[in-house]
Amino acid sequence: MTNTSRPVVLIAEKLAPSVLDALGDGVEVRHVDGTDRAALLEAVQDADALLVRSATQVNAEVFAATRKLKVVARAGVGLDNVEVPAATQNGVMVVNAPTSNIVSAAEHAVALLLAVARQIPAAHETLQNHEWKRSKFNGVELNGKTVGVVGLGKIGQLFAQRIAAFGVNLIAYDPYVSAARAAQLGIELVSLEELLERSDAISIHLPKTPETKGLIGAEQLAKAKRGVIIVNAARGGLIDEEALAEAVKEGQVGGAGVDVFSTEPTTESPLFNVPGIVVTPHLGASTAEAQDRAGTDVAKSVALALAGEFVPDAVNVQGGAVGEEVRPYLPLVQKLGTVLSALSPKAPTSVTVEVRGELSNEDVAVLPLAALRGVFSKVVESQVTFVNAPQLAEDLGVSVEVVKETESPNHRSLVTVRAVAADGTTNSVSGTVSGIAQVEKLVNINGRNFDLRAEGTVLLLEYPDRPGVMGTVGTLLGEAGVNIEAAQISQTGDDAVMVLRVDRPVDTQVLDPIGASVGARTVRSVDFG
Ligand SMILES: NC(=O)c1ccc[n+]([C@@H]2O[C@H](COP(=O)([O-])OP(=O)(O)OC[C@H]3O[C@@H](n4cnc5c(N)ncnc54)[C@H](O)[C@@H]3O)[C@@H](O)[C@H]2O)c1
Ligand SMILES: O=C(O)[C@H](O)COP(=O)(O)O
Repeated sequence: MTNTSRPVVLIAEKLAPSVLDALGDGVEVRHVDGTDRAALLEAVQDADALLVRSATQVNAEVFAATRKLKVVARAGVGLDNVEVPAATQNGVMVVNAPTSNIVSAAEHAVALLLAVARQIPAAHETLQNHEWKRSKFNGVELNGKTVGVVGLGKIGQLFAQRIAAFGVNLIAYDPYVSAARAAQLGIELVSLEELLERSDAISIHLPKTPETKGLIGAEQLAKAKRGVIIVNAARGGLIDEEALAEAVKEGQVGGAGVDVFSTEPTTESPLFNVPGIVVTPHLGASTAEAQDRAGTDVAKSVALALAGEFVPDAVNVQGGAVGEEVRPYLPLVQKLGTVLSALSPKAPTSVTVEVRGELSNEDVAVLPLAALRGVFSKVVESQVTFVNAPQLAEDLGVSVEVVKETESPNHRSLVTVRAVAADGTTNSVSGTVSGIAQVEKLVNINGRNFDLRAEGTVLLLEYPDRPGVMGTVGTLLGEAGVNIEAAQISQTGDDAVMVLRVDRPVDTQVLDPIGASVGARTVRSVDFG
């Protein structure tokens, strides 16, 4: 029997079996062929998470078909098949596994280069045909040659380190890498033009972006050193396929190793059946190790995303990496925002997150996102996530800032979230994470001190102070079957604020008469879930 209460994880491509173990029993796993558009659009409707590789196009049409999708996980590196801005607009987190297959991809590029240089596939084929043709296959040595790397990122660097062992000179083109970093790696940074002119072999390791698409065309190939070997194990479309095939046929390019194609899957390409061109069907990441890593990495990210937690590999969440010290404050700060949304349910004009004490030494850029998730919880109907919180703030005209103070007289670290409403009213709520057990506490609401665990349901009553109010409230709650777990009162002059933590959510039909019976000016209920 299907347990419908478990989140649905939709797997749209073949992933390593390890992904199922890593996902565990807490989710319901469903499968669909991501290249079958109609089936994907139907299946994604009920999905909480969607897992893909490079063959499933996850675009605005897919997001429009979803009802509760929280995360798209790409079990690999390249994200050119996922429309990240559309995901962000829909509050859907996008994660990838950025290091899972980089070694495999680099090794595949090396393999392609050697296969082309020594014509291994063609020589293999002759023997399969029972022909002994030694004189037909005269290769080239790599030793002493210049190898150009286009895109000196993670895979480009791994490729460079590996090919260096063949005694080559390394040059690279990557306008986003500093010459100092390249020098550390023993690589000379040059312009694309110079790389083309000097290289005996070129390996491409770029992401596919509007800037890199078609970077190498007929013009660039014509400028290259005659007889150059070109390897592309990055993405189809970075090199013009017609132009490359022509250049190999003419001898301008000595040979090419190609793993990726502008259209995939494909059984037709100008690059097929051209002597000197070695092709593989997008196998760069197809190793047991890379697939295991990709599967387990994304499964971990999916579990975090489904739990509403911060995901380190998310690509569309502002705030960067979240340190160990900051992590426990994420749920607390969201709760502070939730209290503010109970105090003033309309969107504020500004939100300030003030961080005091030890925490102020950390990178806390992610905390405003957590605060906004709480602040907007009653303002918008759609889910508010780490992903779409900044966009919602912009759409609603809410300015957001972080203030840091090293001084914190009463707590090791203290976070205050302050919201200013359109009419100028300001509400503020402070909290801390206390002790080894990391208990989340509310310690101040609008200048009044409390010390209350931030969990379950909390009721806030503002009323004219007089004897007996606590008794009346307790009795009426008791009659409604609600148990008080903790209670605190803050008095100033004739005014008092009572904060109660109770054992269950209390609806307005119960709460409003209680407020009326004690003459409360405001009665609020905050559910921390
Ligand atoms: N064949 C496969 O199976 C396989 C496997 C993994 C990754 N890939 C592809 O390899 C790509 C690179 O992966 P990575 O992990 O090295 O990424 P990365 O982000 O670490 O590196 C990409 C590098 O390209 C550079 N770059 C970006 N735009 C550029 C431009 N216009 N000109 C020159 N350099 C530019 C960046 O500065 C960066 O250094 C992925 O995007 C993916 O498409 C293919
Ligand atoms: O970008 C990647 O990770 C590689 O191209 C691998 O893609 P794949 O998961 O479809 O093999």
